Amino acid sequence: MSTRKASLTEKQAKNGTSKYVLERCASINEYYDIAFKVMLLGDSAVGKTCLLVRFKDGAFLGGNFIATVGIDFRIWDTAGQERFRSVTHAYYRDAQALLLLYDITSKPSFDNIRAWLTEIHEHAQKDVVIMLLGNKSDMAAERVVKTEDGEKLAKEYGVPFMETSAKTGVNVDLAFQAIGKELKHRATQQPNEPKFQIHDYIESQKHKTGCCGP
Ligand SMILES: Nc1nc2c(ncn2[C@@H]2O[C@H](COP(=O)(O)OP(=O)(O)OP(=O)(O)O)[C@@H](O)[C@H]2O)c(=O)[nH]1
Repeated sequence: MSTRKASLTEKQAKNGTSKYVLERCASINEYYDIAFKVMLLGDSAVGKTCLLVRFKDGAFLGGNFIATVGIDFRIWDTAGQERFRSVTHAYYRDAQALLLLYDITSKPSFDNIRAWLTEIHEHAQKDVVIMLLGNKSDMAAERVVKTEDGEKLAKEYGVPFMETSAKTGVNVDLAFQAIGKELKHRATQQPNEPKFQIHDYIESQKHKTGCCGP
């Protein structure tokens, strides 16, 4: 089952909706015991589509991660523009995980994170896994949002955080892997098994790979 490839089967990028649906070639039920719906959210132009494409062209197509954990992801890339917000809400309800992005070179995109989190709490499942990502970490010269500010906000809301670059690939796989492991543990955890600590996992992997520079 590890030889199957994912393909981007729907693209409406340039008509303003920028929605990709990452879809498996065959019915997931034929191959997987568990399937999760993961969504990318955040203001327009923060890099949601690029992050998904980076992941899909890297670890995802390589197949290792998916094959190892035996989980299929369906990842929904949403439109960041306000006018599509009501459409986006409709998809929150059954998402198991949300990757919420801002752009480290855009203060407004960071300031809007609180509004996004309010919306998420209104529309998403109560136990949805949320991760905050400060994208475009390669653009050091244009940075206007400090790493500490991202960390502080994430801590306030109790969600994991990391800075990513869809351009260089920094932390992209780690973000998806951490989400995948958390979801898998939730779905398969035995009563006496310790809870998966996503924050600890991220910190340990960052240090192991030395992955967190721009
Ligand atoms: N330098 C750099 N540029 C990036 C990165 N990620 C995205 N970009 C650029 O940012 C712009 C917007 O990226 P998209 O991925 O289309 O943004 P989006 O969040 O999907 O935007 P909407 O579809 O409007 O919601 C593009 O010009 C990308 O090339 C990154 O990590 N580093």
